[in-house]
Amino acid sequence: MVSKRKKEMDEMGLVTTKEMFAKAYNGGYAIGAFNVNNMEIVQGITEAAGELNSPVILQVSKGARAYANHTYLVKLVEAAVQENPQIPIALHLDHGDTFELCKSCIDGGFTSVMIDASSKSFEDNIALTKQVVEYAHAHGVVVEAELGTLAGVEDEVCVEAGHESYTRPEEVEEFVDKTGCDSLAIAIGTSHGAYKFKASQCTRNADGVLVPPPLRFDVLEECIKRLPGFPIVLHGSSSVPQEFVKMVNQYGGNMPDAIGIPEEELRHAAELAVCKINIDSDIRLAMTGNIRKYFAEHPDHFDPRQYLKPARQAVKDMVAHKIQYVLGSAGKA
Ligand SMILES: O=C(CO)COP(=O)(O)O
Ligand SMILES: O=C[C@H](O)COP(=O)(O)O
Ligand SMILES: [Zn+2]
Ligand SMILES: [Zn+2]
Repeated sequence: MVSKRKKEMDEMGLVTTKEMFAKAYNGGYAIGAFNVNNMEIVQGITEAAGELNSPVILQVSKGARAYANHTYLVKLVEAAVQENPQIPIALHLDHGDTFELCKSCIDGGFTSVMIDASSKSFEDNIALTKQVVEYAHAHGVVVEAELGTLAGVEDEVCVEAGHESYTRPEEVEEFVDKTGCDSLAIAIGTSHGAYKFKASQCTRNADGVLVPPPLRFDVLEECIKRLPGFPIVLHGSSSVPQEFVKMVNQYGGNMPDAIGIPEEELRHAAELAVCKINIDSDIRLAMTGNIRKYFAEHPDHFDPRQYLKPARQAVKDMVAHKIQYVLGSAGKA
């Protein structure tokens, strides 16, 4: 089993996150995990990573699979691997919610899966995670699990900002021991989407822009102490750059009080044990802002290549920025 699977992965040129994380942990940087939904997104991300010689994780959600189809996404990623042979690329399932979904991605060419059973009880989370780990490891695939819940929409469960539950550090050792998972996503105050915090949780700066509450580095440090050498993952880590929120709003959009996680905080987390940082919303925002701008400036154009070209370039620029100034993974291929 392992050898056949391993052979297929080798043929595709995809890698697991094992070695990437070990190097990132010791090197004080993190690998960007970017969500992919179509060709322009795959190209934008991997062109940036390729030019900057950075390892990268391309991740696919259940929704991405429903939108673009498993085979199309795998083949697009395969093409990206072929075009960028100099960098390690992993293909990861984001927020798998059942054993069957994880199995289907393991059987279907992914090198890494997340089983997110964080909305279940501690015991049920352990049981389901363990089941996925056993199948995944028998097929040469690694597993990310999660403890704690983020605010925002996650696993089709909507947790209102202010009602998230931070990871309990006293649970992490038992969880990792019993499940055998390869990395652990924790909740320290990051949140999914472009509206990460309620105004009532924030202060405002001189420009009237919301300033979010700081991440709980005390919780992270406590987890690190209990899991020395073990890779930690942060979800909900878009920074929602105000330049793009402004662009969206200037060209007909309406995204009031959209804010994200400050880049300095993510940079600090990457220097610690955080080895994987998940970014999706920033890519969406960069594409949408640029497409809106393009439409406003060229109302007579109707060829999708015309507006998808600057959108793809915006993805590339965004990812290049993250690699250089947030993740610290440039030149680490
Ligand atoms: O965590 C994510 C994907 O799993 C993405 O988070 P953002 O919504 O902050 O980009
Ligand atoms: O965490 C969720 C990711 O941003 C994926 O979002 P999605 O389920 O809308 O594809
Ligand atoms: Zn979750
Ligand atoms: Zn997530």
